[in-house]
Amino acid sequence: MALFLKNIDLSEAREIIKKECSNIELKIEYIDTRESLGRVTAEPIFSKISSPHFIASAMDGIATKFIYTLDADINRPILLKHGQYEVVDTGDAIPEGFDCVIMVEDIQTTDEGVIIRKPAHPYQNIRPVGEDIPMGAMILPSNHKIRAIDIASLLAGGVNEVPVFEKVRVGIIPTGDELVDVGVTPKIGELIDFNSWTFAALVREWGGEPIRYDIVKDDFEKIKETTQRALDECHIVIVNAGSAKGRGDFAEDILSTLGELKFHGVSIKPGRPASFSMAKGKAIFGVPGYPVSAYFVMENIVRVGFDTVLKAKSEEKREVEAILTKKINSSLKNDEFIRVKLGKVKDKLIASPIGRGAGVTMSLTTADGVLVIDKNTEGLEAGEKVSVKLLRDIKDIDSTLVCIGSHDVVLDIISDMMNKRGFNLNSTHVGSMGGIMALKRGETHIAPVHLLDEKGEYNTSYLNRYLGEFALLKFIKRVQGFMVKKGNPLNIKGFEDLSRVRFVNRQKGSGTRMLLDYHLNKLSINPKDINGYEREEVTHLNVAAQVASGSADCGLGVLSAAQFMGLDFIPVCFEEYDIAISRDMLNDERFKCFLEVVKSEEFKNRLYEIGGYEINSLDIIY
Ligand SMILES: Nc1nc2c(c(=O)[nH]1)N[C@H]1C(S)=C(S)[C@@H](COP(=O)(O)OP(=O)(O)OC[C@H]3O[C@@H](n4cnc5c(N)ncnc54)[C@H](O)[C@@H]3O)O[C@H]1N2
Ligand code: MOO
Repeated sequence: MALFLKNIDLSEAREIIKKECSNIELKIEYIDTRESLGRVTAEPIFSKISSPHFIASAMDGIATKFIYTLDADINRPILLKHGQYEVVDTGDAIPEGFDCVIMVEDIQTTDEGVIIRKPAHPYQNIRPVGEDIPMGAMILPSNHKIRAIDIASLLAGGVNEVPVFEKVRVGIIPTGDELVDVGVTPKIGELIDFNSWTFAALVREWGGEPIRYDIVKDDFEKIKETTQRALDECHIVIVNAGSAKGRGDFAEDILSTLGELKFHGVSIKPGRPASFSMAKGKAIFGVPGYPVSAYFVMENIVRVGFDTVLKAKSEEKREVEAILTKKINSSLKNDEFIRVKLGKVKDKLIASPIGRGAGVTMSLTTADGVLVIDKNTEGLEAGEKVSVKLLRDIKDIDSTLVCIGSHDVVLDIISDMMNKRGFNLNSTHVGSMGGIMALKRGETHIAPVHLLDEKGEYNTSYLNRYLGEFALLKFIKRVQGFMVKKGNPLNIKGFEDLSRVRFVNRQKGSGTRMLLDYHLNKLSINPKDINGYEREEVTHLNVAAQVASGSADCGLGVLSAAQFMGLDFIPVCFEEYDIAISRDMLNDERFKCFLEVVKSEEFKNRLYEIGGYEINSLDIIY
């Protein structure tokens, strides 16, 4: 087993990579200019012809000699006879002997010729040779990444072939006994290799050529063999997974056997076990297996090597300033990458941190940006200004309705339907009380809530107590019930039965938890008597997943989640799931779009298809 990890700073790791990778040479190739987008020039490129390469008219009109026009005046029009001028259009070559162009708007055509009322200047409305690009001028310098507009200048300058560096070839080796290929149904303990395809997509985004090798088992000799082949075929090789210290973790051994290990361990989180070595004049990176760790290592470490080899910078993500909604603790050991959702609330960009798990790929898919907590900082306070690297277009964020509160699958339907209308719904699931508090702090536009009070009434008493001023959309009624294994083998019928099974609960502050507590209280059942009362999941689907996997016998939740996971469902009651709204949003385009969606026939039909829902009055109460 490899000796573990002496962490170095990210900045030090980058410097080492830059120094080592600067010696990796790329061949020069000549390619068709029309196909050169994103490629990097290997030499300065000079024009072969002038553009335009003849004297051309800049306007539609007539070409003439300026001396014929000298005496023209508004009160003393002059007639230019046939032969003293010629009709030209924009871009036409100026006929021999003429030296100016008068626009068609400034002439009057008669049978004898044209009448003009103003003298012309020499070379007026004429484009001289090389006005755009003179022959021999430098169009692009070396190490320039060719953009769309550059292709115009190159072709106009007669450059039909450009010398560019060959694409940086990046070999990607997925390793692990548990991995199976895309398309194979994974058995228990198996996992689809998706990292390698994400790496390939990233390499393409950077402008490189990915070469993905077949999955290699956790076998030192086999990984070594594939890595050697990749070193012959590529400039950079990535050995994915096996970077920590488990059985079958060979990354460090491979990197040090085949080459000279430069580091193993960088003080970043996630991504700590990243490693780097040089072998046969090529770079090998050991990238951790956890998908989120892998992504950050690719973006912050491997990319530095890629850019150095390419001698050009791949596009940096834009940074924006935002206000942090929640306190985040962080250890002093590592720079920590925090995924956040962003939203524009009352002209302020608000950043809400989301899941920190290194295995939660969806946290990157749903994140709008990433902020970094420096290793010298213990954490960040709520309300602090932070700099966020965008993972999405800022325009998308401006058109996003921010929704924080209780989770329901109908939010996904609304999100999909709003997307089709050019808006987005960004929902974070923190339970009903969490939503109300976010609304109070001005961090969300809307908050879905379903809170039952002691009198058996929904929502309004809580909003009165915590918000004072609010608007509430009476949204839907949904059936809540027990989610149990198919056939209800433990015969669960009511709350009384919970004390004899393994239960899985929702988090404190969630409406479903309050519903449970309301009924337990009514029936004088002590929560302590329920095995699993303390076991918390944050969405209906997560609860259903626990029952489906067999790790719990029963959970309380909505019908749709039970159906989705193939579970049986024992209805308990209908509850009122409403939308609390910040009052200043009532006339906002984003909220109007939300209303349009929920009032549509399509939405009704989609709810009906899932089952277990009724649409409430859709009135907004104050
Ligand atoms: N005892 C310790 N265990 C771990 C430590 C530690 O310090 N001590 N470090 C943890 C950290 S931090 C990370 S990060 C991971 C690194 O894991 P490995 O690089 O060794 O990778 P594996 O253990 O093989 O896999 C981790 C995880 O990722 C999944 N995986 C792997 N390859 C792929 C792929 N191509 N596509 C999708 N998913 C993949 C794999 O199945 C595992 O679930 O180690 C911690 N452990
Ligand atoms: O470093 Mo690991 O990458 O924290 O999850």
